[in-house]
Amino acid sequence: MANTNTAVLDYAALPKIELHAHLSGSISRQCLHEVWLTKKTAGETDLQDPLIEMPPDKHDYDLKTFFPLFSSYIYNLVNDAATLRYTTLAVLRDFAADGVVYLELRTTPRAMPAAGLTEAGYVQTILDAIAEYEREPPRSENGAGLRTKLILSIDRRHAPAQAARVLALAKQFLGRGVVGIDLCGDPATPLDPALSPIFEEARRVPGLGMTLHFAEAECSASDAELDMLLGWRPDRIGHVICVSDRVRRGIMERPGIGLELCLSCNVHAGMVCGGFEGHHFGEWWRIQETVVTLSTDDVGVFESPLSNEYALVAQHFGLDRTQICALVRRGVDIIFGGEEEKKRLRDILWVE
Ligand SMILES: CNc1ncnc2c1ncn2[C@@H]1O[C@H](COP(=O)(O)O)[C@@H](O)[C@H]1O
Repeated sequence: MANTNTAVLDYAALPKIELHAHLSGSISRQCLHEVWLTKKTAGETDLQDPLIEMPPDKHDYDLKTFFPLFSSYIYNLVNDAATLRYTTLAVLRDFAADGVVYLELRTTPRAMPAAGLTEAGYVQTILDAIAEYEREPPRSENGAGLRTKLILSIDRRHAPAQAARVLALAKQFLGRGVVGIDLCGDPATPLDPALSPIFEEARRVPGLGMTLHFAEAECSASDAELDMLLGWRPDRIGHVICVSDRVRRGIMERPGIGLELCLSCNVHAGMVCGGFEGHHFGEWWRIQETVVTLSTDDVGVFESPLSNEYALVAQHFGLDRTQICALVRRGVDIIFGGEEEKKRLRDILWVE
């Protein structure tokens, strides 16, 4: 489809909101390399250089090779409070430099016993880094400051007790920077129905948003699983790839539900067929009942910043400048950051 209007849109300058970004997956290779160099020089790591482990132009991680990147590599490098602070600050600067003005970063609370950091200490360290960042002068090209909130992730592989601890942390830090809870993790890991009462309880916590990784792969898209997830009444769902007509109708029967769509991640990881043109963004973005927002998922791994995700939908689905601006603005309706933040964003975001 020809598009005449997109050449005039500077996607990096366009103020944007990012609602689906995993902290550990958003750390750039360069930042990981700096961390590695410091640790290597201090004799604190035997790991391979990140630039060798994750070669700069390699983006074709599939679901089998992607998840081990975290448990076998990145988590062994980001393994103390100082590194967590350093990498979080770098992630925030990268999003701001790409014109993101509101970010909901998500992360799985992780104790680092060797470094004396508890799960609560992990969350506090990130919140402190966010507060530190927000004291710095705005860095985005569009001059607007980046505001960041935190979502805590429950991993599909968590035992119920660990998942319950994540919910307890979300309650503890709610109103202090944490705004929501997420279900993430390798879709090949069967979902334990014992996690259900935890999400049902989370749903009853006033002010706590809920977003769920949803139908990422055939193996995590049985009717039983998707019915269970929708039964938790999520505010938003992520990826939304392998959905039957019945589930699609079930989603549309929830007016205002948010769909966090991650084009580059899905295409590079081979989670969808037909390349960018075939991405289900094309099916959903005009549907009025639901709210689509574009997300990077793991920009450190797939190296497509949010500005590029907008350029991609303009290129492959023919959105013009006004439609791109409307797409960004619509996302404001589904943020977890509260009414005051929504007002700030409606003032900042472009209308056309
Ligand atoms: C295909 N996309 C995805 N699908 C499902 N879960 C994903 C993901 N990308 C990242 N994660 C989840 O986020 C963790 C890393 O960030 P944090 O340590 O939490 O900040 C991964 O271990 C995985 O559980």
